Amino acid sequence: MIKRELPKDRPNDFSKIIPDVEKIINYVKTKGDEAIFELEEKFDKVKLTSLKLNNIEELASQVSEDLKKSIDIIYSQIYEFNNTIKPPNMIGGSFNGVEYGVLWRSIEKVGIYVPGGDKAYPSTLLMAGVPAIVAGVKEIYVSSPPNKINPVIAYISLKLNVKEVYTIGGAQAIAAMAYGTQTVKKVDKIVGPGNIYVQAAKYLVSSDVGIDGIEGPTELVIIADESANPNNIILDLRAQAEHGRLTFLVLLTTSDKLIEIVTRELDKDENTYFVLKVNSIDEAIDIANEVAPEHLSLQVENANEYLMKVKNAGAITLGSTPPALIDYSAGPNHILPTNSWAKIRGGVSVYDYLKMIMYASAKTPDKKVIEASKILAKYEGFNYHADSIGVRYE
Ligand SMILES: NC(=O)c1ccc[n+]([C@@H]2O[C@H](COP(=O)([O-])OP(=O)(O)OC[C@H]3O[C@@H](n4cnc5c(N)ncnc54)[C@H](O)[C@@H]3O)[C@@H](O)[C@H]2O)c1
Ligand SMILES: N[C@H](CO)Cc1c[nH]c[nH+]1
Ligand SMILES: [Zn+2]
Repeated sequence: MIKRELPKDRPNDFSKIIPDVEKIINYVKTKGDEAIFELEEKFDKVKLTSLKLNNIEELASQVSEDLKKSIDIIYSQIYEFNNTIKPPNMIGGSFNGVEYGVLWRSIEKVGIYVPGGDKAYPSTLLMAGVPAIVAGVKEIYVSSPPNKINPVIAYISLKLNVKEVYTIGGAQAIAAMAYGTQTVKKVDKIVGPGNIYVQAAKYLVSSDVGIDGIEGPTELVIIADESANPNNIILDLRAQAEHGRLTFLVLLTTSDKLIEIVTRELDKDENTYFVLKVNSIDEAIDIANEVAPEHLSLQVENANEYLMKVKNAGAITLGSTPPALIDYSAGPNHILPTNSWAKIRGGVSVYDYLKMIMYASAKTPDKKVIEASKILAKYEGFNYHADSIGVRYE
């Protein structure tokens, strides 16, 4: 179906289900494994006997050579990208006689959620796991709905040296990794995309555990001019529509002809596509900056020029580059912020698994730095702060 105006609320908005998800989280928090067995039966329709995947090696051995080769290629591509952007420690900077620097240290225990309601997402395990390896994370745990755990997820888990794989989906998986249960390890940070229940759960547990932001049902905004290929645009929109009915799919274009072709083709689809005419590409960029979409595709002439005008987007593909290439093998991540979170953060990367520790050493700092500290500390009423500084540099 085609709509010609942007909606007030996005299809992937999860605010309405927060109370339901809160109940799931509290149940897991109080009853642990027992709650999870029950919730898995309710939501995934499986009677589990174990919450752990115990036959990883056997499952992994079923993966074809073709798939193994593809996984290896994609693994290297993501590894190289993250290794290139990995920040170095900075030791021994100084200003006004104060030495300082930063150390980047990896997070110790990470829980990766791999979605798997309608379809399995082994590619997401690569997207979340490889940057963790680049960062040096020692303990990686994985959770994914039981019905969609497959040999490729097992194979990638072995490649990532994952400690444990849990056969748990939805909000109950997030609660389990956030608080720990008899079976599930409590982690320091949860990373990974998922449906509205998964993201609402991440949002709710974020006061107790680190999260990587909100990465809910897929969003794609395409900006296109007369030079764009209508068939490519139809394919790109339908590609992201494959993620389900809650995807948010938008075309902003200056071309009436493009609107006509795309509308004729996509109006019959079950998903909703928002197709808007704009007066200029600059106007489209302004709208995209306000929407802050997960995927932004610039199918315009001089895409590089417009790239510089983008302020808010999870990831951008330029010209005829398909957004689906980022989903698989470009190197940049497909775990990307939705629901406007691209206004404050980007896609998952090595940075999500690192924390910056700053240090300072001041043997002979400039007098003015000491005086400034004492004056401000006293103004704040922190006299011992002022004294503890002053006494050392008299
Ligand atoms: N933004 C991103 O970076 C990104 C990346 C990949 C995928 N995605 C999105 O991830 C999503 C995957 O969704 P999915 O559903 O296939 O898998 P999922 O694993 O996210 O969700 C499945 C789980 O949802 C739970 N659930 C289902 N109905 C429920 C209900 N009524 N109440 C409580 N819990 C319920 C079940 O426990 C089930 O295990 C898609 O929307 C896709 O667009 C986003
Ligand atoms: N488009 C999704 C992110 O919104 C990622 C994905 C995984 N597999 C295929 N696509
Ligand atoms: Zn996709």
